[in-house]
Amino acid sequence: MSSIVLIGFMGAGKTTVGKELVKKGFELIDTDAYIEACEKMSISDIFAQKGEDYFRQAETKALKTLLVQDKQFVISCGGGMPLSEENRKLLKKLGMVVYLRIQPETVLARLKGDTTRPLLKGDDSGERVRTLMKQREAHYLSGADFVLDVDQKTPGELAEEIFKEF
Ligand SMILES: Nc1ncnc2c1ncn2[C@@H]1O[C@H](COP(=O)(O)OP(=O)(O)OP(=O)(O)O)[C@@H](O)[C@H]1O
Ligand SMILES: O=C(O)C1=C[C@@H](O)[C@@H](O)[C@H](O)C1
Ligand SMILES: [Mg+2]
Repeated sequence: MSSIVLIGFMGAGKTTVGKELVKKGFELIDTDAYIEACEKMSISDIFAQKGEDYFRQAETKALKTLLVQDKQFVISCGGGMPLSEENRKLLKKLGMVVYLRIQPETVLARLKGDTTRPLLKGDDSGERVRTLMKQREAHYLSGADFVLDVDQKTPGELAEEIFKEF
């Protein structure tokens, strides 16, 4: 059964837009929240205590678990989910993949003071956002069925556009 899958950089609004789609009757799976519940640990603690590789394996495991359930969800992915080819294939199998594209300046404005994203911790977050985004853009594009630019739109407007495409 086909789901809506939201991918994109940290702060693009995958979780927020996912919550808007719940109002249209979808069951929301946020992969970060799902992994935190499975591991009984925050994302920051998983990165600090078990490492990023462990977290990436947990992401792949989460997608495989969702796939065998054969249910319709809106799946809000962690920002790094589409980086591996295996995950990109699993995401496409799960349903319609939407890349929520955001500009670096918008990420920085939205996540200023937010300490829950371990990859953006510390100084130079502006440079880190720009570098990571450049490294990731091709993966987001190749993983997606369509792209929505999020910078000038409300979560409700984005949810409406996604729902129309589905
Ligand atoms: N379209 C929007 N307009 C304005 N603010 C937004 C919009 N979408 C999300 N936000 C805000 O940006 C912040 C980050 O949003 P959110 O947590 O949904 O991002 P995310 O893509 O799930 O990030 P991550 O990959 O880290 O999980 C939140 O404070 C949210 O309220
Ligand atoms: O972009 C990323 O690699 C991440 C994004 C978040 O959603 C979390 O999945 C975690 O902080 C890593
Ligand atoms: Mg999120």
